[in-house]
Amino acid sequence: MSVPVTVLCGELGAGKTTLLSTLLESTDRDVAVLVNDVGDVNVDADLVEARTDLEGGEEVLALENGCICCSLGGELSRSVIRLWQEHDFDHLVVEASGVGEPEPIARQFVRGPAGGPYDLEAVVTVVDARRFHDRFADDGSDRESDTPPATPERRGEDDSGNRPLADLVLAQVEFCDLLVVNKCDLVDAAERERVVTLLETLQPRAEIVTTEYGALDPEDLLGVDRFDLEAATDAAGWKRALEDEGGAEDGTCEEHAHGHADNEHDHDHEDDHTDHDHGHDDEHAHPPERYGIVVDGYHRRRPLHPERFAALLSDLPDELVRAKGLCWIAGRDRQAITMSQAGDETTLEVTGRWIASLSEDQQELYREGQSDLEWDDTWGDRETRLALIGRGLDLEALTQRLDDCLLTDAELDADWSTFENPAPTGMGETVVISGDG
Ligand SMILES: Nc1nc2c(ncn2[C@@H]2O[C@H](COP(=O)(O)OP(=O)(O)OP(=O)(O)O)[C@@H](O)[C@H]2O)c(=O)[nH]1
Repeated sequence: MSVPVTVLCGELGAGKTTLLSTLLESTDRDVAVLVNDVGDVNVDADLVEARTDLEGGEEVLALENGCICCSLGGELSRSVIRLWQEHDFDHLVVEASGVGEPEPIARQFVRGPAGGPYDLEAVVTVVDARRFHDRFADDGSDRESDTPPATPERRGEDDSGNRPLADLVLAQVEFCDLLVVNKCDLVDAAERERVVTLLETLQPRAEIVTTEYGALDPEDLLGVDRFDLEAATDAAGWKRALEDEGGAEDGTCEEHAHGHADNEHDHDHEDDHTDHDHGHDDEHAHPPERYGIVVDGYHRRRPLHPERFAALLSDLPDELVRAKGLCWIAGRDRQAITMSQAGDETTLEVTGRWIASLSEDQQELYREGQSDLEWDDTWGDRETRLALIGRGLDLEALTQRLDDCLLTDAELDADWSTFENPAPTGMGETVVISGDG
C-alpha cells in the first residue's frame, strides 16, 4: 500500500517548522520528514530532530543541495524512494523550502517515480497572518517599501529562482489544499478576517484554518485526503476570473493555450476538472464582496504599447493585490508573455509562442487540438487577457489606464520594432518591473 504524503509550504518564517514540531509531538502515526532548506545548513532538520523522539519512529532526512522544486526533482524522488526502502513509517511530510514552488514538488509524487510508493494526500501552505495582512490586505498603506530598482530588471532562464517573493507567496497560496493561517496572535480579529477573506478569493478551493504556533489537531493535517492535481492546478482565483471572462471556454488553462507545446504539463489541462467536493469550491466561485474585494478580467485584442505598459506596471495602484494573465505586447509578435503581479513587483515572462506566429501547418495542428480557441482573422490568437484581484480597487480607472496602453490607430500602422521595449524576448526570460514606491 502506498504511503500518504503531505507537502508543507509557506514563506520563510511563516511557521512550518513550528507546525511540524507540534505535529510530531502530538501524532500517533510514524511520520517521516523530508526537510529541504536553501543554503548549506539544514537548520530546520536540526530543529525538528532536536524536538522529536526519533526512537518513536519519526525519521528526519535533510536534502542538502538546494531547492527541491528548482533543480532537484530527481534527487527528491531518489531520496524519498530510498527513505521508503530503508525505513518503516506510515506518513511522509515534505517540508519545502520557503522559497520553493509547491507545484513541481507535488508533481514528483503524482507523475514521477515517487508516485509508485507514495500517494500525495495534501499540499498545505502556512501563511504568516501578520505579514500577509500587511503586505496584501492592508489597502497598501503599510506595504513594504523596498527601494525599487530604477530600471526593469532582466533575468535569464538560469536565475529564475529569483522570482519576486510576493509572487512566490501567492503561488504557494494558489496551489494548495489546506491553508494554515498561523501567527494569529499577532493580528486582531478584524485583520484575521480580512486575511481569511482575501485568501478565499485568491484560492477558492482550499480549506482554511487559523492557528497560533501551529497548534493544529494532527488529523486536520494528516487525516484528510484532499489532493487532486488537476483541481489544484486550476484552483487559483485569478484563473477562475479568466474563466468567468470566457477565456477558457474549452476548460483549458490560459497559460497553456498558446504555444506551450514544449511544456510537459500541457496535457494536464485538457479536461475541466473543477472538483465540487473540495473545500470552498461552490460557495466562493464568486468571490465575497466583503471588505471591498473585487475580481475582474481584462480582455483586449489590440497590442499594448511596450513603454506605456511598462510605465503602468511601475505605477500600479496599491489596492491591486494580484494581477495575472497573458499579454500581447507590440514588438513581441511571437512571444506570448505572462504577466504576474504581486505586491510591488510585476514579472513579465515569455511562456510560449502565439499560435499565429507558427507556420501554417503548425497553426492548423494547434487549432485542431483547440477547437474552441478564439481566432481573429488578422491577429489570430494574440490577445491580452488578465485577471485583476483587488481590495477597494477602482476597476474602472485601472481598466481605463490599461486601455490607454493599447496602441492607437496611428501606432497600429507604425513600425512596432521602433518602440522602446523592455519586454523579454527569449523563452523563459523574465523581466521584473518594480513599483515606484
Ligand atoms: N508570535 C508567533 N510566533 C510564531 C508562531 N509560529 C511560529 N512562530 C515563530 O516564528 C519564527 C519562525 O518559525 P518557523 O517555524 O521556524 O518558520 P518556518 O516557516 O519553518 O521558517 P523557515 O524554515 O525559515 O522557512 C520562530 O521564531 C517561531 O517561534 C505564532 O503563531 N506566533
